[in-house]
Amino acid sequence: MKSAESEQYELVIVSNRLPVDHVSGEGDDAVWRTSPGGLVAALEPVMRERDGVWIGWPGMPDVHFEPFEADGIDLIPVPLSAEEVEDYYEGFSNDTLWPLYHDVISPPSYHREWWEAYQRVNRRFADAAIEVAAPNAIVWVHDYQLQLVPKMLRDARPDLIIGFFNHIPFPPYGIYSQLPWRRQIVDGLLGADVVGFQRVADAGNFARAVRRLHGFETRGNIINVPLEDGQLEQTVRHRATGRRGHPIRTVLARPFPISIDAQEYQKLAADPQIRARAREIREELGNPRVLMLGVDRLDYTKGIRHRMKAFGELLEDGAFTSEEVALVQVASPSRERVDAYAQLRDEVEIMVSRINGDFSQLGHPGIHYLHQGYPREEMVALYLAADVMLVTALRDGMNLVAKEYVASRTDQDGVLILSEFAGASDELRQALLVNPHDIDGLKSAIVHAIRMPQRERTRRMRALRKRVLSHDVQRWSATFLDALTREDHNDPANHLDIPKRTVAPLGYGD
Ligand SMILES: O=P(O)(O)OC[C@H]1O[C@H](O[C@H]2O[C@H](CO)[C@@H](O)[C@H](O)[C@H]2O)[C@H](O)[C@@H](O)[C@@H]1O
Ligand SMILES: O=c1ccn([C@@H]2O[C@H](COP(=O)(O)OP(=O)(O)O)[C@@H](O)[C@H]2O)c(=O)[nH]1
Repeated sequence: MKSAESEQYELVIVSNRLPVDHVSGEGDDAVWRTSPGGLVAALEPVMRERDGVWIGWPGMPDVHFEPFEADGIDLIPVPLSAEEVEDYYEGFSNDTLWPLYHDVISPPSYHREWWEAYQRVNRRFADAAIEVAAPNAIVWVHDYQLQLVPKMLRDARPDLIIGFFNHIPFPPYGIYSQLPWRRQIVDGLLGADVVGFQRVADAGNFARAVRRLHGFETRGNIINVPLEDGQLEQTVRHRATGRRGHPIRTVLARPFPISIDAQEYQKLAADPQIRARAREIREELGNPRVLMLGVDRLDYTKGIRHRMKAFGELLEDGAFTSEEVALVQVASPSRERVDAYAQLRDEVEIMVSRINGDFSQLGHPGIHYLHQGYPREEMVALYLAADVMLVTALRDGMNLVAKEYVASRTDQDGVLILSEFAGASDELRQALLVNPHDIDGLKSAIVHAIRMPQRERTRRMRALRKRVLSHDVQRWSATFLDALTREDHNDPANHLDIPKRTVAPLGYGD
């Protein structure tokens, strides 16, 4: 248990961002509210049960906040200077690692000063965790911004149980090997006892990177990391003897596909006010025969241009008019100071103007483009209003929007068009799966969705809902923590809970 003097915790969550929004006030008068993301919903009960704390950046540069509590969760803010936001967050995290890990859709930039900042900030997060973790505590580190933290923790505190979950893809070695600091990152991750990924292919890509860079033995999901002199006595968990008779520790690297708080989405979908808002949305749009919806951060990984191209060509072909079919595209502002994002915004907005200029009818623009972020209630109203949900990511770790759409459709209706390059496609097999690079294929899927008979829609949606409702984010966190605290990595309980037919897009898992 936490003791007041020592402020030590049994469970420490570490992520780049704290799960809170700053509501008002400054310094000690600052007021915070937890952001209603799935991760908070999943971890909140576990944190209460195990006496937990969350460490992360409060989202503003150059401000120092003391540890505080929001909605019953203990939070420890890690400060970042304006320069560190530029070099560690916008630079190395979002202009080096993000494009590299998403199939180099946009060219990654490699700058040594960004790498310096990444190391320095990772050290700050690790130190914050080391300070508050009780002996033998669990530390669960999240995402690509903090890949060096597991090794920093292990070196300083071999007593800790260390987990890491990567929310974004892990690229094939042919791409990963571009990274000038590829060894250091792999070594950072190997500091964990369990390294979790979204997809089977991501875990495979990581194991291959370890083999290519270090030549370590791997067996299925298990990586044998040789123990060096001096590490032997300190290593208390997962010690074994390798095939060549040398002492090793094992690291479990396997998929744990993340999910959503499905019950919460069902509840919101049943709310009479939200249902009324859904009807109102359709009316405001002029009651189109078909309403199609896209919801994404304005990110080049999301394939927003590809879906607009397909939609524009269908208008041009006369497949339907802008009065019959409306597309609402929510593109919430994201990472706006990174050049590739600013450029994408220009490209998308030029495209929207061209398509609307060419094909709008008075009172019926083809594309309703919203460069805004919306609260969860409005998202659910949009999901309920939409006949067709378009998720056309060129690469995406999971894509929670796809799962939220399914969980919200308590009426068993609506068609999900889903890119095979999004992690969600491993589980949501009854969606209309598409390759977003194939514009003709995407157009056919849109026409198929629009014409799909009610019975087929219900059959597909029922199967999708079964998967999302039974595999929610609470189950995800429980599965991860079970694997992390299990004595033996060879335990058959470390089985994979992903449909067997899963096939990663060609070229990804090689
Ligand atoms: O913190 P930001 O830079 O504003 O970015 C927002 C988050 O984007 C990424 O989300 C990923 O995680 C989702 C949940 O696992 C997954 O569904 C999605 O496919 C990923 O792209 C990022 O990983 C987070 O760290 C960011 O906070
Ligand atoms: O205006 C918006 C746009 C998006 N979202 C939420 O942002 C998350 C996006 O997660 P996803 O995994 O789809 O993509 P990411 O942005 O994490 O890459 C989902 O929970 C959306 O409901 C939101 O609340 N308001």
